[in-house]
Amino acid sequence: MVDFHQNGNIATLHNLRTRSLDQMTAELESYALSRKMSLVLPCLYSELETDAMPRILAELSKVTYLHRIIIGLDRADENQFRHACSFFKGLNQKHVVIWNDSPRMLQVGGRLQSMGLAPTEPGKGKNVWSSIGYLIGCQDSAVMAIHDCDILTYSNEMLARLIYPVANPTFPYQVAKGYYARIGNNKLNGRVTRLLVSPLLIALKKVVGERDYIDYLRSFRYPLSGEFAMRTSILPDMRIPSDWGLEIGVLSEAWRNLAPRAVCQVEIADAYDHKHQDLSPQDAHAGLNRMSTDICKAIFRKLAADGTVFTNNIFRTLKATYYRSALDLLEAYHSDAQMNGLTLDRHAEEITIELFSESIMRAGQTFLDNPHETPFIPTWNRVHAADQDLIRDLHTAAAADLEEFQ
Ligand SMILES: O=C(O)[C@H](O)COP(=O)(O)O
Repeated sequence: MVDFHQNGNIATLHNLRTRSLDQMTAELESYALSRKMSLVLPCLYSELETDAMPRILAELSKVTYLHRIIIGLDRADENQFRHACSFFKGLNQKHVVIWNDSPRMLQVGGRLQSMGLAPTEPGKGKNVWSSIGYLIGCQDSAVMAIHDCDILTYSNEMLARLIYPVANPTFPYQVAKGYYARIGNNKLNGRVTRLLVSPLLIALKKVVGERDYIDYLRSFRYPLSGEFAMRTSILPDMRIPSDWGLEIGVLSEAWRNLAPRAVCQVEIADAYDHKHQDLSPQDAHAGLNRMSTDICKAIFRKLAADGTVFTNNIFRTLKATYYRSALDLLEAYHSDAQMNGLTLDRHAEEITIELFSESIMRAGQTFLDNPHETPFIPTWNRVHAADQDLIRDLHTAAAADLEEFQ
């Protein structure tokens, strides 16, 4: 989508279609001589069996500027770990598959638990956190990128564009967040981003007033994208949530720890499609039902930590304001879809909005009932202060698993 609009809060780096991937790759190769770049892939074993993963592997194999790829493998048994190791042998780069459920890794997790520093729930946040710990232990990369493993429309241009803003040593950015339009099967996707996050931020502004944090989050064109790149110097002090609040959590940490001019968003693809989760209206602990609640909690907690007072009445008003804002945006999405020859099921979207308004109330209630709940995983600096051998032992465990089962 060609435009060159800047919102004034964070820099937006567009794809103006004026530069080839080859040129950008050549430049990245020259940066890679002095600053090593690593890629973290949080991966479920089941994702290896999808159409997305072979394509991602084939595209990554063409990448010449990556120093290392760290694959955090979740929900795999021993045989599946062996299979994953042979699957990733197709990569041309140095890489490691970390079997997060191995007895050795569980032992490392048990040590964290005994110190009260273990992630409280399994999931992508924990996977990313462990991979970051591994990367910190490598002590050799200046830049890190991360992306999901369910991207059906993956091309290595996505990675080049994602990593470029933090790899270029003349740029001031420490964090780059990817953005794109989520379109697939002739449909406008991205239900949580479009129908929850965008109208919720509009509603929050109306209900709790001007907040720099709300303006900051509103600046991102796709705040829930799983694609970001960072300079590794910021990793040891980063606190990330273990639940679905991961993406918002990373943006919030960048807001807390960095100056606005150190954060940018970058257009990485024309269109993006991925695995779609169910709405799960009957189960608040699954699918988009759970995801939307976790995201609301992450935003409420951050605002509270920034001095915003929340009460039952505020959440009730927020729900009503959100509902109106979401319906207004739905009108815009519908026109946009129709004009572009895409379909949009208005009835399904209105049901989704109703469900998300319940998620806002549920998240609000949880926040009021447990104001001290801290679902954040401790920073690696904190872990290191408590146990100076842990990162080394994490490496030893991962290497021993590879040695034994690869
Ligand atoms: O980004 C989002 O909004 C959520 O991941 C849901 O995406 P989907 O509607 O494309 O499945």
